[in-house]
Parts: sequence; C-alpha cells; structure tokens
Amino acid sequence: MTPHIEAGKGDYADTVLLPGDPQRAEWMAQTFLEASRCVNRRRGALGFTGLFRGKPVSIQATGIGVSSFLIYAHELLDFYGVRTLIRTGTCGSLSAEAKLRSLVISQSARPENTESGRVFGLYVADVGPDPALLARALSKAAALGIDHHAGLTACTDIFYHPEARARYADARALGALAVDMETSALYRISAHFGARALSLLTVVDNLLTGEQTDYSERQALFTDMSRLALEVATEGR
Ligand SMILES: O=P(O)(O)O[C@H]1O[C@H](CO)[C@@H](O)[C@H]1O
Ligand SMILES: O=c1cc[nH]c(=O)[nH]1
Repeated sequence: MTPHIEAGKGDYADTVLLPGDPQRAEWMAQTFLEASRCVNRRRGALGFTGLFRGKPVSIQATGIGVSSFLIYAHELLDFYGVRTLIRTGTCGSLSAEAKLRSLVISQSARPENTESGRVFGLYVADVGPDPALLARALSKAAALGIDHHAGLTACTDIFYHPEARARYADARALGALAVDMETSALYRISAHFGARALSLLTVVDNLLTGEQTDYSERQALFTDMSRLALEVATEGR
C-alpha cells in the first residue's frame, strides 16, 4: 500500500483508466468490467480491477486538479508498476468544433503559467500522448462512429477564475479545443516514468456559450469515452 492507496502490490492491472470522479470510476467498473473488485476506498478515491473482454484492466479515480492527480499517477507508476495510463475525463469546450457531449482526444496539452506550469519545469517538456495509443484511439473512434475531435487541449489549476473565459485567449489563439485540469500532468509524469499515456475528454460544458450538461445525465454521456478507452487499453494484449 501507499499513503493514498490501500491496494496491495499486484492489485492493479498494467493499464489503468483514470477518471477524476470516483462515481464515474464506480459506474465504469459496474457497467463495463467483468469480475470487478474494489481495490481502493481510501479518501473515497475509488479504484477497481476487473476484466474487459477477458483482459485485466483497472480504473482509479484521481480527484480534481494536478496536485491530486499527480499523487495517484505517481503511486500507480512508481509503487504499483503500472505501464499505461488512460485518462477518461471531462473538459470545458474552448472551440466551435468541441461540441457539448462530444469527445476530445488530447494530442498535446498546454499548462497555464500557474503553479503546475512551474512544477512542470521539473518534468520532461513538450510531451504528449503515446503515438501508438493515439493512433489506435483515432482509428477506433472513427470505426465506432464516435463524434470526436483531436488536437491541443489547455490545462488549468483554477476552475473558477476571476478572469473567466478571457484567461484562455492565448490557448485559443494556439487552437486549443478544450480545457481540463489534469492532462498536462498525465503526459509529463508518464514521460518521466517511461510509461504510455493518453487523455480522452468528454465535453460537459462550453466556456464560450455557457452551455452546460447536468450532472445527472453525465454517466450516460461517458459510454462512448469509456468503451473507446477500454478497447484502446486492451487491444493486442
Ligand atoms: O471530470 P474530471 O475527470 O474530474 O475532469 C474535470 O472535471 C473537474 C472539474 O469539474 C476537473 O478534474 C476537470 O479536469
Ligand atoms: O476543467 C474543466 C472541466 C470541465 N469543465 C470546465 O470548464 N473545466
């Protein structure tokens, strides 16, 4: 076990899907995994291991923001020896393409010059998803008919920011499709540990128009993203 995870060594599969929300972790495990068992309840950050089409896979909630995310990612990579991390997150749209309820596949992630932006100087710079995972996700998303866009995403430390959407002007000028609060951390720490990573994000609100989904409809919104993540995670294994 680690300070934040009570699971024993060997309780996680080589590949772990990472939603921020523990309720999403539980829903994904109940909906998609066979023989699923809960391996972590500490602090309510639920973790599960089970089988998808007969292949082992885990799902671990990471909480909100880079600080929380880096704790779970670090302990999974360092202590549990996990080799592949696939985020199944949510994001806010910054673009006309990333429509509400559609999927964004992060091809690169740009941190703001906030605390995590400074911390990232300690990690490998300018890293993105594993190219093979990305290619697999793009072809499977097309084959499954999933409404998706791939491109740059922004990553912020601050959900409720006094400057509101104006603070994303730079990221939007660079073509950022959407913003979340963990993807830069995922790509940096995975590169640091020589592991593979990919971030899939469902658009739950739009920072340009103010449109929002309701939390009660959200689990149903995650079917496409979850299936895609599980197929990408288990193909060829
Ligand atoms: O829904 P999750 O995966 O937590 O992701 C997004 O939602 C949270 C903010 O509401 C942040 O963690 C952000 O990245
Ligand atoms: O980080 C996030 C996630 C969802 N919606 C947002 O506006 N920001």
